[in-house]
Amino acid sequence: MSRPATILITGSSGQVGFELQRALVLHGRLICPDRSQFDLSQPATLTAALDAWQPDIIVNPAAYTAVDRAEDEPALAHAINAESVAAMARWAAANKALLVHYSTDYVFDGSKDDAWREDDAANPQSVYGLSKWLGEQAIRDSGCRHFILRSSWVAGVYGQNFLKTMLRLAASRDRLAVVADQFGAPTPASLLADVSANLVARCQADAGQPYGTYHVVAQGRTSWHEYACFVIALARDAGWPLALAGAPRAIASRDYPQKAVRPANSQLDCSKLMHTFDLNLPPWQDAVRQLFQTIDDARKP
Ligand SMILES: NC(=O)C1=CN([C@@H]2O[C@H](COP(=O)(O)OP(=O)(O)OC[C@H]3O[C@@H](n4cnc5c(N)ncnc54)[C@H](OP(=O)(O)O)[C@@H]3O)[C@@H](O)[C@H]2O)C=CC1
Ligand SMILES: Cc1cn([C@H]2C[C@H](O)[C@@H](COP(=O)(O)OP(=O)(O)O[C@H]3O[C@@H](C)C(=O)[C@@H](O)[C@H]3O)O2)c(=O)[nH]c1=O
Ligand SMILES: [Mg+2]
Repeated sequence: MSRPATILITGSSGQVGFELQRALVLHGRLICPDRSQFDLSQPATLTAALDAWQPDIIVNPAAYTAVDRAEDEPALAHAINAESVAAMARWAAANKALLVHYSTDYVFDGSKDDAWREDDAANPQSVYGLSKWLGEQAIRDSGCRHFILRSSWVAGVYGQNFLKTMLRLAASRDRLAVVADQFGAPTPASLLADVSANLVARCQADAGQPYGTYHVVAQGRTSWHEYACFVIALARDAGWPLALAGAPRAIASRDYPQKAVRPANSQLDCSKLMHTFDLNLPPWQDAVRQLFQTIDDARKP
């Protein structure tokens, strides 16, 4: 019998990292360092830790994800999202490890009319988007076996996200305005983790996989405003006491000034993933309903 794989999961305190600990537990011995043990703001320190742990698989959901704050801290965002990713990719290439990495709709400029495909030209409009794009490119340049899973609007039971923010604001405020001219799809952190585990299992069965970049989002298209309305309606139906009467107001992006520019069209075409691996991705409404159910259940005594 062969020994179990050693799987390093970075960012295990984040939304996706938390779910990965569940999804990958059957696939190997998990090493889940926190940032004091594996600090992506210090790219030069990572190789020594990797040499000590000798992971067969590096799964890297750790990232600098504060999109507006990144505009003021570009060096830190680049260290975490690009330079450290480059260091992990070089180590993976030299040590024949598999690297599973995550990227974002924010690598695109949002100008396309229909959904973005994996090989469409990136044109990031924010520091966060650029840092994630440079991280992707470093992986491709390293020559390591890799999957880059590009997703959007990730929400999990664990961690911070738009869905939870909407529930919190609807509970505490009688007014809420949400942008209605940015389109995309919410994606559960658990879905990303389950797809990751599926790909890892395939690699363990047969190392000759169609590695590369894949889009992974829940299916369909919505706006942040429609998404907010949907979540708040679920909370109202479940009897949550809300300060907000009715639905949030629809506004334009120019009426919600933010430091970083967000893409107008974030829709990601997932047909490459679905066809290559024969996987089914759920409609965003089903995914969000299930996520809300879990959050609602957790509130009940
Ligand atoms: N959230 C989203 O909407 C989307 C996310 N993605 C991508 O998916 C991946 C996972 O995102 P998500 O789970 O939402 O992210 P979170 O923001 O929930 O978690 C980020 C994780 O990274 C860790 N981290 C941050 N800085 C460092 C550091 N210097 N050293 C080590 N660890 C660090 C955090 O640790 P700590 O707890 O110590 O801060 C945390 O565990 C990321 O690559 C992100 O770019 C893609 C599309 C959408
Ligand atoms: C809280 C709030 C947000 N908004 C808008 C701002 C923004 O355009 C949109 C979503 O808000 P967020 O703060 O979640 O946006 P943001 O942090 O940019 O979300 C992004 O995070 C990174 C990590 C990603 O990779 C992306 O896929 C995406 O999920 O809603 C309102 O219109 N009204 C509100 O009250
Ligand atoms: Mg955010």
